[in-house]
Amino acid sequence: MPLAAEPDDALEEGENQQLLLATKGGPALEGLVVGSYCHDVLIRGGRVVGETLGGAAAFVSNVLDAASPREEEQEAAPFVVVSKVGRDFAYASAPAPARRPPLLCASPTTSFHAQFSEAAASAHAPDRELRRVRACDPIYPADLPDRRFAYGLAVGVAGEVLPETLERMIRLCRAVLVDAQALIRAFDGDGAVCHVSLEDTPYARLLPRVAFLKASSEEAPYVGVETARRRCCVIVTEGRDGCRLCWDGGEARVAPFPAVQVDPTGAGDSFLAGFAAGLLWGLSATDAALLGNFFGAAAVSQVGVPTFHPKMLQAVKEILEDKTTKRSSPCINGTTFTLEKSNMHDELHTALQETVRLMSEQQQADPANGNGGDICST
Ligand SMILES: Nc1ncnc2c1ncn2[C@@H]1O[C@H](COP(=O)(O)OP(=O)(O)OP(=O)(O)O)[C@@H](O)[C@H]1O
Ligand SMILES: O[C@H]1[C@H](O)[C@@H](O)[C@H](O)[C@@H](O)[C@H]1O
Repeated sequence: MPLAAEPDDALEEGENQQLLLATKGGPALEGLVVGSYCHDVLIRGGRVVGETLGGAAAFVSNVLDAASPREEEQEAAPFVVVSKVGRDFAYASAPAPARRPPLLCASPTTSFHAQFSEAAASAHAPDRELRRVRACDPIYPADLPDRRFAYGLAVGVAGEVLPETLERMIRLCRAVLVDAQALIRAFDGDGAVCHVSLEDTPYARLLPRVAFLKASSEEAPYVGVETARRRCCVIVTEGRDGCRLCWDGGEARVAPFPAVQVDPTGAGDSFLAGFAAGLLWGLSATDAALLGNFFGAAAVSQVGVPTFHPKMLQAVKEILEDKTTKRSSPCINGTTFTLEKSNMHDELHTALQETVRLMSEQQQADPANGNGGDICST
């Protein structure tokens, strides 16, 4: 694993401009994912019921690798992950960190304890209490590569994406998508995750330069959707109810896909990556949110970072190839986005739903393709 850079965010405005003007190449439509991998310990009734690789970057990489369009000759989807872990990192050989290794720090890997409630989770009530028990170093602007990217995903879990780091992402990337959890999480003396109002953070002034801000329904009140939607497109995810998009002058609700939830961890991360992949395929934002809902539903059906069946991925790819305009002009490559539903939105939903149905039939026929346990019920 490469060693982390020393903190150094003192790039002058002029230097940043030069960086933008110099076309240092990189494959077309390359993405930049910023946020650390972490350890997740899942606890129910005082008992550890799972220990898994976590961190939004792990879930996001998994979905981007599975769903973003790529040229025949590209072995992996073109994106870079900037993540930090300590020497205690337990998942260096798991697919996501092995493919895109994190920076190694002297501090320990960020770790969360997720305490699952005994009561059945409702669609919007928090289904787990999160406590950060260890925190790795923040990601500094100097940790980001010195080149331009088509898109960036700011997906911190423990405050590691500093305001100056987000600002540098905005300078480097043509479009930046942000998970609100990277901006509004705070931690009490015991490490319990709480939220602060986005308006009271240094991130608020950056919102007009962000393309999409995703928040869960629990986070939405802290984001202040009515104010934020005047600055960028806000997506509120609503668990098993799907999601809604709100922008200045419009909004849309996007239907969910059926899932048997066994572990809600990573649903929002997988949603955001599915959404980004949809934009890369050339879908409008409201249509891309269908792909977000699809991968959010797939994430809750397995414990930890999910494994996708190759047949499912092939079916999704065929649907997207059939339904999307040619990827030479994807929305994410342009300066403006189409936000509204297209006239093939319902067809796309039906086709993806059919894939869910076929996969669950196949899973019932072959329980070896099972989900590896259930964290949500006793
Ligand atoms: N039980 C479910 N059934 C179907 N789809 C789901 C379910 N839970 C989540 N999803 C999908 O995943 C998306 C994100 O879920 P959710 O709103 O729970 O995000 P989150 O709270 O940010 O998740 P997390 O913090 O656990 O990553 C939803 O918008 C929905 O599309
Ligand atoms: O692995 C998970 C995941 O990335 C979640 O999105 C985040 O809410 C948790 O903090 C993290 O432990």
